[in-house]
Amino acid sequence: MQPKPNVTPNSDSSLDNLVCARIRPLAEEEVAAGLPASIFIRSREPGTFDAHELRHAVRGKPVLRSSAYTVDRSYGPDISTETIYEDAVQHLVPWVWGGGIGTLFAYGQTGSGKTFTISGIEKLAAKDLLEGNLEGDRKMFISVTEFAGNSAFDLLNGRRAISVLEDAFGNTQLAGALEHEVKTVSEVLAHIEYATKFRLTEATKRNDTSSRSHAVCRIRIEIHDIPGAEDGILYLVDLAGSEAARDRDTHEPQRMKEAKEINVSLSVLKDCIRGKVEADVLIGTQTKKKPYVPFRQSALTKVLKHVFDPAGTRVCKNVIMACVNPCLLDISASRNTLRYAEMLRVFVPQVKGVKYRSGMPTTWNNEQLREWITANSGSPSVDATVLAPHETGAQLLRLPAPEFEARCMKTPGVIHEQAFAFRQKLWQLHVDSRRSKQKTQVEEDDGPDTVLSHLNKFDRSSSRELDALTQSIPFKDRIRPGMAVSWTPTKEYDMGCSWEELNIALILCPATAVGPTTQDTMGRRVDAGSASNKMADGKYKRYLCAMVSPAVLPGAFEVSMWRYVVVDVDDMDKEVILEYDSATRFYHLAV
Ligand SMILES: Nc1ncnc2c1ncn2[C@@H]1O[C@H](COP(=O)(O)OP(=O)(O)OP(=O)(O)O)[C@@H](O)[C@H]1O
Repeated sequence: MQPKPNVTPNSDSSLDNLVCARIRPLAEEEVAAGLPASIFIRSREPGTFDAHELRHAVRGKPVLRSSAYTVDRSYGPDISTETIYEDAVQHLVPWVWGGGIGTLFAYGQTGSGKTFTISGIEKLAAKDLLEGNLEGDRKMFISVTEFAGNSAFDLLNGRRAISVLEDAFGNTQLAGALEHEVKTVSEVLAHIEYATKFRLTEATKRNDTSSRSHAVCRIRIEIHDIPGAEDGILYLVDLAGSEAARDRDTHEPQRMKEAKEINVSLSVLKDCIRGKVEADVLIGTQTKKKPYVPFRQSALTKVLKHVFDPAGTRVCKNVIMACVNPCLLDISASRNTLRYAEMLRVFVPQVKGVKYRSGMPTTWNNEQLREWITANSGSPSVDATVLAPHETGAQLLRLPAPEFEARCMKTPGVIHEQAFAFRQKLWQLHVDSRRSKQKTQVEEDDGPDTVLSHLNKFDRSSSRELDALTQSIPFKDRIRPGMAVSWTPTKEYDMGCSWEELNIALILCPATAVGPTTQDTMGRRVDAGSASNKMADGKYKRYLCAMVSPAVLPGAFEVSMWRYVVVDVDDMDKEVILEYDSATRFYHLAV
């Protein structure tokens, strides 16, 4: 029989959301009881399964009903955890090491092999993270928590109850949960073993409820060699599953309530995974559609806020491992598992013949991207073969910031500030290219490839002169309102607020152009000394300027429009270009 036609011919499942399914071998007791397998793999990639079920007809003989399910990859009973790790999960390791967020979800009915799969993968990932050949100065921390209904427990602290709270900045905090620094693989394994034992002991005490809760192992990578880099996070999630058919008659009111809560949280999880992947897929397209991500609706998804928050700018990679027991007795639960897995697949609409546009990074292939990197990354220019060995423009935009900056800094002479500013420049171009179609429809050979070249004359977001020819004139001969300059503060203005020894001021007008009541930031009259404000050539000597100071975001600036300084032309060093980022509402230095 043919698989269900849920794959449209010209669409592909998102590579950032890999949906796999693993069939475990029949257990010894199942073989001894003469129970046959009822789920078989038809193809490995895409993974197609055939499920056969015996249905009792009202009259006559039982009939065999068959159905097919398709996921991205399938693994049979003879495939080892090592092979599955290498094939489907290992790519998350360098991703999180570089500052990305990666999540592995294992889902399936009781006894289908979730814990077996997750614990095997935890060991292999820990080995790669701590003993692999990954570069960089990083620290690794582990925490393991369990979620049952709306309660949360710390499995590394005697299963102590903890609270899921949201702080003033909207970040989810697990109040009371411990996080342990780990330096060796054996330390990681000891923590995991402790957590697993605790979960199992409690499970036995509470009438085998191990699969009635979700367990989340979080490995956080602190990045020390890139200033201001966000942490990489790897979540390994052992989800609560549906129960096996043979357990169904043991349902009591408490178990029914648990089952309901689990169904709700799994349904919310499905909507969150799909919503976030759809949102990520839409990056780079012109669509205004905003997928709904209901991550606040369950404790589990609230804790995984990093993964699902649609307002988050970080692209996340997910791997979903649906675990299946092939035994005929469990066919109903197995089919539910595979149906759920199918629903988690998100298809990327194929865009026909993307036309290259110089100001739109999402339309660049690798060659065009490399050319742009070489021409626009400042001095020395970033080695494009290291920054983008095979990525397209859209793929480079999705690279985690620390990984992007680390790759830039592999070019000798490129320091962090340049790498940071260069990434800002690429993103600024991307944001501007999306702002309106009109701005992107600029002919390729329409002047220099700057942000400004894609804006119309009334849409200024940069302090750069509109007329590129003026660049050849010394800046002191073309001082104008709105020009940003770096300057050396005189003693009276030395307030110790320089950024990397760079003081910036935004020119407003000649100091004599204001009335006698205007005072500078130190309380002095701005027009004092006005008599000497004109030089022999008629140019002004002193200008009223607005202070530009570092913002809370690293490398960003704020313009304090009403904090004046009076700057003498002799104290101005050079013109600097400030570009406004409407997303953060801060200014950045252009490369
Ligand atoms: N791929 C496999 N190869 C060999 N044995 C397996 C495999 N998968 C699972 N098992 C075995 O099947 C049994 C059940 O597996 P496991 O405990 O991982 O299931 P589970 O889905 O986590 O169950 P629960 O939700 O009840 O905790 C274990 O004894 C485990 O060793």
